[in-house]
Amino acid sequence: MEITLHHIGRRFNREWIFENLNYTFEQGKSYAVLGINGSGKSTLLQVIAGSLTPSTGTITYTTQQKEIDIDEVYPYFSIAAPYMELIEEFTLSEFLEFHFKFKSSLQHLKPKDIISLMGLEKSADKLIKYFSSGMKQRVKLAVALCSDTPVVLLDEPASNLDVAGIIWYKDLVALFGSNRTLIICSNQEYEYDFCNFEIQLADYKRH
Ligand SMILES: Nc1ncnc2c1ncn2[C@@H]1O[C@H](COP(=O)(O)OP(=O)(O)OP(=O)(O)O)[C@@H](O)[C@H]1O
Repeated sequence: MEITLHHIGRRFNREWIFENLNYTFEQGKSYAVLGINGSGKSTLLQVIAGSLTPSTGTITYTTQQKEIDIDEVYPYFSIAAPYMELIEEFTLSEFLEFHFKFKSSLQHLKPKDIISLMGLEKSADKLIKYFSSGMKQRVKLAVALCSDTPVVLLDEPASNLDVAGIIWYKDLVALFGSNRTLIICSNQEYEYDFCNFEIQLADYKRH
């Protein structure tokens, strides 16, 4: 999917977070959205995902030469972000069964294959509410990257991951990130050093 932002701006009350953002995210390329804390990275990701409306400008979504309406883009996106909650009352197996009723998995991966990919075999039948924050992060990333969608949005992907988890995250991106539009919000270089392009939100601030 190709995503084009035309003069996008977003403000909360009187505060402009970013303005006049013109950018095209191409199919199969990876992008890092960069900026200091509070610069608007998560806000931009939510605008791109259609879950926040821009205050100015428009977005076009195109796949196979067909334009997709913003109200219909949700099935094309997978998102892993700190503000996206897992269903805590489910076990890991139940959660994956539930999620993959609505979205197909890449390469026909089954829940048990995804659990192995996460390295969480021993926790398959544990309630997610009892997972550590790093275990929850692995679940979010694996679910996002293993869902069969052309666009993957990752907000602070390495948050709560230990050193082994960061290596695991990078391997997962190498395995499942190619030929998709990957947009990563970050301020840690190791989270995005493989990306093709960088967008600095500081370039879209009112001076
Ligand atoms: N719902 C909201 N109402 C008012 N202000 C908001 C709202 N959501 C975000 N903001 C403000 O928008 C600005 C950008 O926030 P955002 O979370 O997008 O930044 P960020 O770059 O992702 O930050 P971080 O690196 O800390 O995650 C901040 O000043 C924040 O307070």
